[in-house]
Amino acid sequence: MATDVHRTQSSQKTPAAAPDKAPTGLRQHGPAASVSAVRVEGLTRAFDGHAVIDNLRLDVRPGEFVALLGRRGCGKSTLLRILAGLDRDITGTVLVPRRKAFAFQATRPTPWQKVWRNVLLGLPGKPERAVAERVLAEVGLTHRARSRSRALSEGEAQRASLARALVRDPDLLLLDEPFGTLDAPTRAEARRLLGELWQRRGCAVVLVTHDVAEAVLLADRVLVMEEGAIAYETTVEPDRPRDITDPRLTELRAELLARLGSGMATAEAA
Ligand SMILES: Nc1ncnc2c1ncn2[C@@H]1O[C@H](COP(=O)(O)OP(=O)(O)OP(=O)(O)O)[C@@H](O)[C@H]1O
Repeated sequence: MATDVHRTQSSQKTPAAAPDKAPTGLRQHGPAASVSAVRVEGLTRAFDGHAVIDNLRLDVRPGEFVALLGRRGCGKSTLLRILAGLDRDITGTVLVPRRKAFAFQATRPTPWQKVWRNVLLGLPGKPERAVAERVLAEVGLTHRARSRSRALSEGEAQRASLARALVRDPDLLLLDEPFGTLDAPTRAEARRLLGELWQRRGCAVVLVTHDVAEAVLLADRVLVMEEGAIAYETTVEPDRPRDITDPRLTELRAELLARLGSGMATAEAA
């Protein structure tokens, strides 16, 4: 798996290592790098002198599904943007796969264009429509391939966002509250789809969510972020498909909610 390395020792903006320089970081980390999809060490990101990410350490294994919970403003999106390579004004080391994709809530980047064209946006070369159609079929949007993006419902636009990420065939999929705007039934359906896609694709996933039930239903491991670092983590044991009424998940949700604090606004699965 080709790896990008972002490493700085100062807070100066520093570009990621050129692709052919990436092995420098891999050498430094030795064998551990080859068993991680993501390796973050000593990561700090400050805004206006305040460290939002503070000496954070994180490892994600290839193919692992990790959910990231935390109170509002604790730095989850900032971390995801750094993993996506969208923010490089950091100190510390970040190793991520070269092939990675990022999806936020449902977006329609060019609403006037047909859905299949939206899916191919930003891809190098001139990929054929069939490439978009294949991935639209995976997310159940075959019938919408030739619709204008603006005509999509919120749930459909969410699927199109996922298609736009998956068409990059990522080794790492970064999702920032992807289902935040969906109603409960559409959200449950989107969650089921994500679980299936992840099992089929085998890519590592980092999912930021406020929904504790979503985290325990989908993830191999749930992390809780506090004060700019990973303060707590737990492995989710039950086999898939998981049932939210499974007493082990009920216990885990209670544990996580307690950890997050009663004041946190969390969504729970319907
Ligand atoms: N570009 C920026 N300039 C200044 N401050 C920023 C910037 N981006 C984020 N912050 C600050 O960093 C902190 C963390 O923001 P971030 O969006 O990462 O939190 P979050 O955990 O994702 O929050 P939420 O759960 O509400 O989405 C916030 O206090 C935010 O105001």
